[in-house]
Amino acid sequence: MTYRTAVMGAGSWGTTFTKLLHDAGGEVVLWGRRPEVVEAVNERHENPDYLPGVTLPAGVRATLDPAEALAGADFVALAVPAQTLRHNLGAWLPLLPPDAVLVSLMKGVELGTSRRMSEVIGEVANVPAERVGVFCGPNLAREVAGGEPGAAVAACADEDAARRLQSATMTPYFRVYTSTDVVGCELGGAVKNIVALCVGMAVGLGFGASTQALLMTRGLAEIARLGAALGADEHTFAGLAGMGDLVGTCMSPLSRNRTFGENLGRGMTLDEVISVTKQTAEGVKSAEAVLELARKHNVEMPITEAVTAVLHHGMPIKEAAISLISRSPKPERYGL
Ligand SMILES: NC(=O)C1=CN([C@@H]2O[C@H](COP(=O)(O)OP(=O)(O)OC[C@H]3O[C@@H](n4cnc5c(N)ncnc54)[C@H](O)[C@@H]3O)[C@@H](O)[C@H]2O)C=CC1
Ligand SMILES: O=C(CO)COP(=O)(O)O
Repeated sequence: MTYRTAVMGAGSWGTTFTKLLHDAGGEVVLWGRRPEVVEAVNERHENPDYLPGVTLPAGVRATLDPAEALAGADFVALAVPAQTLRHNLGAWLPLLPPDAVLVSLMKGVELGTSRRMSEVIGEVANVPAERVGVFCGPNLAREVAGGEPGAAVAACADEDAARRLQSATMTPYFRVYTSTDVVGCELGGAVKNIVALCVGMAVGLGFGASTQALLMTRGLAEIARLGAALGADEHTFAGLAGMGDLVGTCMSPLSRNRTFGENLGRGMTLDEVISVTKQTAEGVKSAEAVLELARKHNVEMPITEAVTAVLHHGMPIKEAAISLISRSPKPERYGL
């Protein structure tokens, strides 16, 4: 069976996901909002702004027209920044095919509402959970676009829809697992960005593998704690969408979130870091939204709290580090 997918958003991940779908043998159209990006994809088979040096297959097609991208799509893959999704999807509503599964590729939580991306999609498009999917895992765009061996999770409350998404995205170099734990997959993807900001700060301060491992491990514990409170399956956090994505992102210099934190740790001001960050580092805005969610559910998230204090309340990084390491002594626990 050949599926048709509209990929909405021609940044680094939308473009890479388009290539993946094409390599998996599907029909795919990429929507981009900037004419020069669409033209470069169609004419030069490249997206120089987001994936310089990666040659896209000649069959990959981009358009500026959302109606052209969305017509007849089985899947609509949403790859815009988490904070603009509500607005973007609202504009595309009249064009959405009635039976399409709407798939979030995004790893963020909405500021102001603390809604996960699947919740925003369900609410804006007024579709049931069975028509909302999530695709996530340790997937650094440049590596996936380069055809390096990789894997991800296709999650949907409707197992059959997850299987269809799996079959639309499996290639000889990329393996996809299914899950019905949408909440767990989304939280793994969104909250690891906040941990990666923190690991980046530690790297920028000159701290080594021991400190980074501490942050990743306790970061995973706080992700699992929030997940448990929100009804996720704790096992999800041991998988690709949890530990996999956390480790991949926190260890990679390609990660925008880790790099953002690293620049801060090296002593750049927040404004300076923002001005050199050309792509979306979702954790920066999502940190506040995740903290809000944690407070609402009475969940302690000390790393998220420290990152939020540094990014949004002017706390010096060294002070945040001291606040984390000097927390009250306790037994080591994982989950709730
Ligand atoms: N880059 C990666 O390795 C991965 C990224 N993701 C997630 O994918 C989502 C998209 O990220 P990337 O493609 O990496 O970001 P990016 O920064 O490379 O591209 C962002 C895209 O969104 C567009 N955009 C920006 N503001 C917009 C607006 N107001 N309306 C519509 N479009 C707008 C940009 O033109 C660009 O095409 C994020 O949630 C990210 O966490 C997930 C897995 C891997
Ligand atoms: O989600 C990602 C890898 O799985 C990409 O991480 P960054 O957004 O930090 O680059």
